[in-house]
Amino acid sequence: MDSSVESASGQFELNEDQLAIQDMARAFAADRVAPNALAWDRDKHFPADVIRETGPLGMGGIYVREDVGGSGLKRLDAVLIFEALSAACPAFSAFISIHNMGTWMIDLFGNEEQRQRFVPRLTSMEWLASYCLTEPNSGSDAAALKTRAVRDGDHYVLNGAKQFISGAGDSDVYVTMVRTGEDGPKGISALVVPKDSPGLSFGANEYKMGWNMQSTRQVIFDNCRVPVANRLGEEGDGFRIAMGGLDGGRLNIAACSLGGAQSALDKAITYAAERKAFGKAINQFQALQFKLADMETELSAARMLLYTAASKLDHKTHDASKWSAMAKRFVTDTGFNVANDALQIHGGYGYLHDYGIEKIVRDLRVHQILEGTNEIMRVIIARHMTGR
Ligand SMILES: CC(C)(COP(=O)(O)OP(=O)(O)OC[C@H]1O[C@@H](n2cnc3c(N)ncnc32)[C@H](O)[C@@H]1OP(=O)(O)O)[C@@H](O)C(=O)NCCC(=O)NCCSC(=O)C1=CCCCC1
Repeated sequence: MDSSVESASGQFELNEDQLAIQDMARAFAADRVAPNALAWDRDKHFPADVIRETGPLGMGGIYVREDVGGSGLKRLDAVLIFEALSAACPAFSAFISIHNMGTWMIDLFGNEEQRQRFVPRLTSMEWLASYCLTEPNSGSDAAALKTRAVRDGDHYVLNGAKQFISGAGDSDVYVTMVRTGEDGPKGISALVVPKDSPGLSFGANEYKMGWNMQSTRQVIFDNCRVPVANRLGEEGDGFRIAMGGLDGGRLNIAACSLGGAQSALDKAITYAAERKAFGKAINQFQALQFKLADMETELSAARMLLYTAASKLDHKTHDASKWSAMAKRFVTDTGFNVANDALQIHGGYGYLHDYGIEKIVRDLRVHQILEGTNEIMRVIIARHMTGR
């Protein structure tokens, strides 16, 4: 039977550099993440030390320019890394993705002074980054955000709150979308808010279904003062910057689903070969063989779509946002279904924490909701198809 290593690389003809990147991420995941992932989930422990170990390996700014410490790699390379890390823990991988989103946004949209001030300490992972768009009363309708930033000399004064922020309280910088002008997308600006900003605080850690190794809190601005020098681009550029970050973030999240689901499928293949019922291994029953065949087929199709979408973003094609949305929608739905089927194949054991399957299902469920719900992905795809 194919191993996931052979099938993942054979289908898309990865080059030697890409295979080496994949090997490096797989080795780190197996050595530093997999042995701890269940305990981090159970104890709700944020492993900042292990996260920071990925900096020297080049994972702090995977597709960030090299002059500020980035690895200067492609989106497809990043997808390979997030897929590999997710085989050990999708939530760990997702946090590295969030950090990369924030770091890339400052690298791309920041001025030279901002790039030099923030990015080297983010690519090295001395600092960690979070992304703040969603608010208590605006999620899918992101342009309705209300957190207000009012100019006061060379500072903005922020009031409002961000909701469901991954890494809140643990991260050192918060790339935050605020309203500096009119209602709607054109009144939004992007600010880099350092953790020690006066007037910044964090809510209680949310009790969640999955993603337990990273904190999820409100980020609260109470007359929070942020230098105007921390604004990315001009006033009014924030929505475009936020959406640009999400085009790549959605690919990364899809990769997290893919890696988690592949790991669940690999576990199911092993379990089905070992578990006996009615006198033979359960993988000898056609009902189970058909299920495995469908899981393999659907995951392979998901991988092809994701790698193609990443390649489109690398080449900045006019339809890259649509492909990113298609990949996010399809891969996260497929990944969840495959992981859930893998749990079913494990029977009652799949429901036990120690088998590691139920954690994958719990972690992957949220990927169908965050970074834009899969319903919003359909809106984006259809708008591209219909000219709106
Ligand atoms: C797609 C969407 C529903 C669109 O909205 P509207 O209709 O209000 O805006 P519309 O009229 O489409 O556009 C306004 C301007 O914006 C430009 N632009 C749009 N996309 C892009 C893009 N991809 N790149 C560049 N510019 C873009 C657009 O051209 C327009 O500018 P223009 O007027 O032409 O000058 C958008 O709101 C969205 O997507 N929601 C999901 C939010 C959502 O995804 N959260 C996720 C929060 S983060 C999250 O969940 C995380 C979880 C864990 C980890 C980290 C993050």
